[in-house]
Amino acid sequence: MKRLGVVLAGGRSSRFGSDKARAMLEDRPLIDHARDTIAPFVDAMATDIPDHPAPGLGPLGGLCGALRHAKARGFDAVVVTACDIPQLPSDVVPKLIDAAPAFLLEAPVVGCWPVGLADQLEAFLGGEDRSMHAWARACAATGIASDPIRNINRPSDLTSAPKPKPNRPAFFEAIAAVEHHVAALPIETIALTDALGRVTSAPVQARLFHPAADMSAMDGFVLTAADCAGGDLAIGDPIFAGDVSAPLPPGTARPIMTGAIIPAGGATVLIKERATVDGDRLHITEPVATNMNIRRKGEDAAPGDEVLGPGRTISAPMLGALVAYGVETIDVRRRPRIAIIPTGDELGSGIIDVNGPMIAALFAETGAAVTLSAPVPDSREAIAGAIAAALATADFVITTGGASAGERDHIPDAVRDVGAAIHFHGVRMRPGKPVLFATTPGGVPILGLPGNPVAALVGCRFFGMATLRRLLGLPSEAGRAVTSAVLPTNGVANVTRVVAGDGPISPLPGDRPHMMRSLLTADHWMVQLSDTEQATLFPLIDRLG
Ligand SMILES: Nc1nc2c(c(=O)[nH]1)N[C@H]1C(S)=C(S)[C@@H](COP(=O)(O)OP(=O)(O)OC[C@H]3O[C@@H](n4cnc5c(N)ncnc54)[C@H](O)[C@@H]3O)O[C@H]1N2
Ligand code: MOO
Repeated sequence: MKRLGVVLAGGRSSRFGSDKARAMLEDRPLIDHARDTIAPFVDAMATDIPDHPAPGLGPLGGLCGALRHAKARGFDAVVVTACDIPQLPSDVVPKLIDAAPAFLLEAPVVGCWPVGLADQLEAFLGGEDRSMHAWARACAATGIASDPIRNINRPSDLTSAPKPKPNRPAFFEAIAAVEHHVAALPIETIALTDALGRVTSAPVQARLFHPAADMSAMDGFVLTAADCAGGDLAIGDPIFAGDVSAPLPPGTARPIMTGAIIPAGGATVLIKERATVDGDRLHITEPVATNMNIRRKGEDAAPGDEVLGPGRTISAPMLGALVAYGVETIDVRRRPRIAIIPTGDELGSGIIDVNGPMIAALFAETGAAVTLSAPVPDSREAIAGAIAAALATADFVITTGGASAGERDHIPDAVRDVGAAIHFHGVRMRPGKPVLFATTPGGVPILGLPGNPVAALVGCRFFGMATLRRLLGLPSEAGRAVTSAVLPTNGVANVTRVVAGDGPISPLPGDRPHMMRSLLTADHWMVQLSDTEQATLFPLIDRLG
């Protein structure tokens, strides 16, 4: 279900007296607040869509324009709000999406509408009653109840409006949002011998029989079925691996080496240690079972067998097996190109850039192609410029620093400046709270990591790796349920560094987001929600396996 988010900015602002969409609330235009209320739930955002079929038809003209615009671009539904609604309770958009076609009873302009309604709405707009409620009745839309919704009608509402509270997802919701917004990279065909660490994009089939023929599994003598019962056999010429030999006549046994092809007529291999040899004769004193010590052709793999699924990272053992099965080329996801941009005036003037090399190393271990820029100063233009330059080639752009609430924290503005939609800014977790996630109109993910090194690491370990998994077409990571020895009550997801062991697990000492020492001993992260001892354990490094 592909959804387009639309902020209606039309209307005559009659009570407002100026361009309402551009009016400032908390240092940001109203339209930006409105956009942030729906961006987390849609695949792309659009503004400035002309009303249809004509201007001046009220919000339904805007909705009709939005539906046609979305339909023409392959979306399934639109999520609509208005520029004078700077805040929505966090649960209403998911409710509207679930019930679509649906609208908010408290603010009928807010709704979710399937694009299939475009023609019906256009026809409806030819009638007398163009109210949202009449339209909702006509198309049997569901009215969703909510707490009162505040809208900004006059300039004085701007100052009396309570400060918009950010809509921060919970930890696992944020991972789900990342997974929803990132698509897999294109596929390329490469030589199997170059494929170490690459991720399959399609099932892989064996090309050859393995073993290629019936072969001896031991050094010994090959006998015919007739001679298995017993007898005194002539010893023929030995058969070595790679030899192609004539059929074996009854009354003759031939020495055969491990891996040599069983001649036609050969029924069993008697191992050398059990053989009674007397000069050029082999004495079979007691019956020998047939089918002993023979590797059968194709018993491991046959041409066409699906031996490996999509979304598998090629390890050395896998590469070996596929070589054995005659696979020469393989379809994999393109190697992700990841650009890392540390930001902060202080970097290079007294503060060492820890985050840049650390995040670069984290991705280098996954086999991604990583570019680490020199630190960028705390300037909105410089950061937007660096992100835009990175977007020219990167599949994934990561910034560090400048993500929280300080005067020099420009990441959210810089991300908007490059045209990206912010899906979340802030997650109900500690550390890593100010993390930001956005995608460009072309679908390139941008992850804004906080500056504190452990917050940056946690943000990258979870949201960066969730992004990488999606780029590579890998399944989501599943943690392991454990019991924590502590009970946090701070209302957020606590992500602590731990050493995994039997019994309840305790966070290591020195758990503050600037303290690195415990990273030298920790082997896992423990993710624990408040007020419960239940927790989920994840390895310190996601090896994508
Ligand atoms: N009033 C508020 N203050 C802060 C909040 C908040 O919500 N309201 N959030 C806090 C949290 S949580 C974190 S985490 C930090 C993150 O802030 P920023 O992302 O804006 O990061 P900076 O302010 O640029 O830097 C924070 C800290 O990290 C050091 N840093 C930055 N980059 C690097 C680097 N590449 N290598 C090493 N160290 C780095 C920087 O010097 C600062 O010490 O904000 C809290 N404040
Ligand atoms: O993410 Mo911040 O580290 O919570 O201090």
